[in-house]
Amino acid sequence: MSSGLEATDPITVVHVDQLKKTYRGGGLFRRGNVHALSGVSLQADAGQVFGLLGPNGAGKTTLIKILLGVIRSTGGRASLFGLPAGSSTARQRVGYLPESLRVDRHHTARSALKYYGRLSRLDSATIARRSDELLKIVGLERRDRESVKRFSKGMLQRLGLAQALMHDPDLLILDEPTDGLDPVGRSEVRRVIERLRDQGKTIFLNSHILHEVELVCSHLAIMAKGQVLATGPIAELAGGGSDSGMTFDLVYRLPDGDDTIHRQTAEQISEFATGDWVAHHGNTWQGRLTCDQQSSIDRIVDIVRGRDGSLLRLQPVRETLEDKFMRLINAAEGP
Ligand SMILES: Nc1ncnc2c1ncn2[C@@H]1O[C@H](COP(=O)(O)OP(=O)(O)OP(=O)(O)O)[C@@H](O)[C@H]1O
Repeated sequence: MSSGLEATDPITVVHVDQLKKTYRGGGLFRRGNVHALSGVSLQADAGQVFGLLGPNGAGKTTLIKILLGVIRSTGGRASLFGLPAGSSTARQRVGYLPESLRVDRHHTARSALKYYGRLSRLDSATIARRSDELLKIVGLERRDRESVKRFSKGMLQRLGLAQALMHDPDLLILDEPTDGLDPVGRSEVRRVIERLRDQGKTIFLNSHILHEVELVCSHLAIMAKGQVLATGPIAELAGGGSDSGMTFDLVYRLPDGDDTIHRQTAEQISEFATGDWVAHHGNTWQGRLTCDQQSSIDRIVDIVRGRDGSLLRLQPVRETLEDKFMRLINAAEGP
């Protein structure tokens, strides 16, 4: 009998449904309540590197804290591996790297891992074996007996990743993993994340740096003001989705004539598109325009032809992830 679950079906690791969190303000009428999450829904499947991207105050840390069971939601649901987020069974399958993990300065990398392994109640043999494996994965195997006092921020962050992995969790939650690192440190941390992804770990990270997310994540949720503005595979989010319309560069030339006709033509075109006229030189006009449907582009072509004009260029412009991110954030945050 079929279980209904095909071998290729993705396994949902993080499932967040209409999640809400209001931090209560004090005083009469509860003035000062902060709606940190206002109905957030997203899903991360096994094997994904899922990025939560948004500006300061978007609600990213609040969401992570709920996933870890550090704070409770005020509405909606969050689960990990189908288990309620925050339950001890879910927590056992999660490794967490906080934004700035403080490793006691008297430690070496190896003694720090021993300490964290004991906190996870691992036996000595497992601690020794996992330490060997992890020091290699994070590229600290040759520096394992050195005092962490001499470690760069990037090395400390890689040690932090090793600590989060000691109990061999299936899901890693990373809070701003490359924040505050120099370019070398950032690329080393990214390489470790890629190695872990290749080993089949699911990674859920938050960041306010688009470039970092773009380099390492396969999937993304863009958040602002406690809401998810867009979510999906990065490759699909970049390049324009259905919400963004069709953007294209248009250059056309009209027959010599009076300027009023040229302006009327441009105005007529603008009725079918949003965007700006970038330049017009004599009877040649150039603009970057967005239409919400193909028929509007057809009308624009008809308008130019109807004036005996020539289309010199009609070229689609792919919206980059950065364009999309900025457009969504600006729309959410208002003027
Ligand atoms: N303990 C708290 N009490 C009251 N308000 C809070 C608390 N923690 C967070 N907030 C507010 O909730 C909103 C979301 O904060 P959160 O820290 O989750 O955002 P973030 O996206 O992680 O931002 P950042 O990148 O700055 O950490 C913000 O307006 C913040 O001021």
